[in-house]
Amino acid sequence: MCSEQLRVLVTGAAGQIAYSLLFSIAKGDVFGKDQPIILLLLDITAMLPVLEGVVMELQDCALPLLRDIIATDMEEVAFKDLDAAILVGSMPRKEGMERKDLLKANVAIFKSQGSALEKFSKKTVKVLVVGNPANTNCLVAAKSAPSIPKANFSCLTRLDHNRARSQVAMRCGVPATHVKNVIIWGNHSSTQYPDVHHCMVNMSGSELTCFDAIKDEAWLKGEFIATVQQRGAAVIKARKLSSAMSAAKAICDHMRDIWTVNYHYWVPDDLIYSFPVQIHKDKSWKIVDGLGINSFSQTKMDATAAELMEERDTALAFLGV
Ligand SMILES: NC(=O)C1=CN([C@@H]2O[C@H](COP(=O)(O)OP(=O)(O)OC[C@H]3O[C@@H](n4cnc5c(N)ncnc54)[C@H](O)[C@@H]3O)[C@@H](O)[C@H]2O)C=CC1
Ligand SMILES: O=C([O-])CC(=O)C(=O)O
Repeated sequence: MCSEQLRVLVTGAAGQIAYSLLFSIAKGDVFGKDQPIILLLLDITAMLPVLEGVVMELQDCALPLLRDIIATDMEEVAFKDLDAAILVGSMPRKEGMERKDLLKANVAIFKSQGSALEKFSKKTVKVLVVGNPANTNCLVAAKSAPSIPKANFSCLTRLDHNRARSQVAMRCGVPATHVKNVIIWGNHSSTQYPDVHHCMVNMSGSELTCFDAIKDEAWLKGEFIATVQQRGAAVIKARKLSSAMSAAKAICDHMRDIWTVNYHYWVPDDLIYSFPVQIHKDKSWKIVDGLGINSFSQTKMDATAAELMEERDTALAFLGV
């Protein structure tokens, strides 16, 4: 049994993603089956009565690793001495909106919470930004916490990764675990580029390139990309609510991989852009470089970077910096 308890914050803890997420974290799916944790749960004041119900349910799960639950509407309480921060709390989009339409409503939250990380959390805290637009909110949080290394900040594009992997797997008739090295470049938005040029598929024991396994280049370069780019919108259209169960699963995959040193996302100088990376045993990480990029990929990678630069400039203008 690990002796030190980890202090783990989830914001937006009374919301729908948190409702799917908290049980997985509390039962050890993310930080390890022998790692005791203290959950810190932040939401706005008006949601405290709902949050109290979530706390009661967590207590009623009688989980051995969950040593304490601190539910609050105060940043100075929620961000104190954190080891990990999962920043979900913010407004979700509705049908017909792009995620960047949420900038005005959400970006101030991440400035305030970045400052709270700076003031109250451990300098080693690992921060995962989920609230949309996730890349730009993450950039704002990182800028607001200058004494915490930028490499400790990442945003959630793992859901896009999981979606892409699953689309390929379904097309090939294999489990998702038989599909590897799918890459999501850029923004968690409809300009993101799901790239299968380095993807391998295990078909009946043989490793094939994704293009050889699927044998339909037009699908891979057209419908596949559009499906992954538009998947969040398709779920909203169907459910009238944005993805929550799959978002929670992706958060667990992302944070667990950071914790167990398998995978990470790169933070370039002044953008939060999704890249493939390798993580080393000492928790340092390195971009996977030397990948061949053809002109099809380059055009798509440039388009999503251009959108991120525009979002960054809009966000900073909203914040008056
Ligand atoms: N990056 C990704 O892959 C994904 C991101 N999202 C985003 O995650 C966010 C949350 O989604 P849901 O849980 O479905 O929304 P929700 O509306 O069900 O829950 C959000 C919660 O955040 C709380 N909140 C608002 N402002 C807050 C603040 N300043 N501090 C703490 N809590 C605050 C709300 O009171 C609410 O309880 C949205 O921005 C959504 O677009 C959703 C799915 C995937
Ligand atoms: O689409 C949305 O607004 C929610 C989200 O980020 C996703 O499902 O990928």
